[in-house]
Amino acid sequence: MNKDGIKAGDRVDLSELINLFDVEKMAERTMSKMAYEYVASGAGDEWTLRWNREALDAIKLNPTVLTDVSKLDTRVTLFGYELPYPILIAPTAYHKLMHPEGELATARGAGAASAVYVVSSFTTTPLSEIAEVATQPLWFQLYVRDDRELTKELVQEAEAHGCRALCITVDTVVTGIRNREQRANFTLPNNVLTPHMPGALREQKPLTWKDIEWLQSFARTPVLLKGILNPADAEKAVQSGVSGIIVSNHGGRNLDTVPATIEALPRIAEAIDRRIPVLMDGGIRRGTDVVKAISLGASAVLVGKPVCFGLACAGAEGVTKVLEILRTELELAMALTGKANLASLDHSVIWR
Ligand SMILES: Cc1cc2nc3c(=O)[nH]c(=O)nc-3n(C[C@H](O)[C@H](O)[C@H](O)COP(=O)(O)O)c2cc1C
Ligand SMILES: O=C(O)C(=O)c1ccccc1
Repeated sequence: MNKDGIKAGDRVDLSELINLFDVEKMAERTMSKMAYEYVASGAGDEWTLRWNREALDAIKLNPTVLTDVSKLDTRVTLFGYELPYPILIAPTAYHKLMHPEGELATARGAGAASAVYVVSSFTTTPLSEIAEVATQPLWFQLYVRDDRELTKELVQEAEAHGCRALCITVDTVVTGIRNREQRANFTLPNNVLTPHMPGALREQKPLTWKDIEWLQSFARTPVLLKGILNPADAEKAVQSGVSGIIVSNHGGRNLDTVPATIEALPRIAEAIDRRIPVLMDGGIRRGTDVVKAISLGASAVLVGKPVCFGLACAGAEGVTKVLEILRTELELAMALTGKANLASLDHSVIWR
């Protein structure tokens, strides 16, 4: 129980949550200090964490009037599967820190909102149990472990449980310096386990392009690389044969002072030149942010922290609420920019 007399898992009044910033504020009241700091904090001096938001805010939109937006279409097809709208749940660790129902609540919330949920390697619930309650596709985020045989088994387990894509995180050779996390004495409670990642995230053994080839030699689902910021790496990704990339700076949590993802996105999109889908995450909080990301070359976006906060506020319903707020805002932003579908979101939507 914290100072407001609200404890983790208590119900909050969902009608008070009007936007994603409200969700964060409410979550801060319901979460333990340690859990809140773990989710909210960034690396180093948190420049990148702030830039993710500031760079999105600084972009102005260029609306077109008198176009027919009576039939809005937000669908996008990724790897043969049609999403009703281009927003996915980013992989985040330790959901039982945020809510006692953990990843089961996240999966239920994603299902109710018709969204793809990318399950973290550091899930605190076994994939088998998540798969049982999921009603929408799951993807799996992979941290490559020192033990390559165990890594292979994990990929095969994820595929056996129906995960439809594999996001290999490539920006976390080590985890970033997180001073707020250190000050809050972050430790995983004894009753919170990570069944697919026994042991802490230790320093990974070298993970190189050779390993990406190796992973693709047995993966039966599309492989995406998560954590690309550099156009030269984007080109290498295409050459390596992967099915997609995620432009990400890990939500500002790893290497501080790398640019905002929305700043990196246009260069990456140019390098990729539509050969494979480019997804993006980092700081997406408003429907207008989604419009900006798609206009600058993303096929879809992912949201991390807001989903954690929604989960902390109200379990599955909180997760659904976060996605529904963002989806509705996206629809309004498209209508008001005069663009009825995602294909018509291009550089002309950005004010220059
Ligand atoms: C609490 C938390 C845990 C995370 N855990 C993982 C993880 O296990 N694997 C991973 O690839 N990314 C992880 N990330 C990064 C997210 O997938 C994503 O890149 C980032 O949160 C997006 O930025 P946003 O939080 O501003 O939406 C985590 C992020 C947060 C906030
Ligand atoms: O916190 C993170 O961003 C992250 O990716 C992670 C997940 C589990 C263990 C350590 C770091």
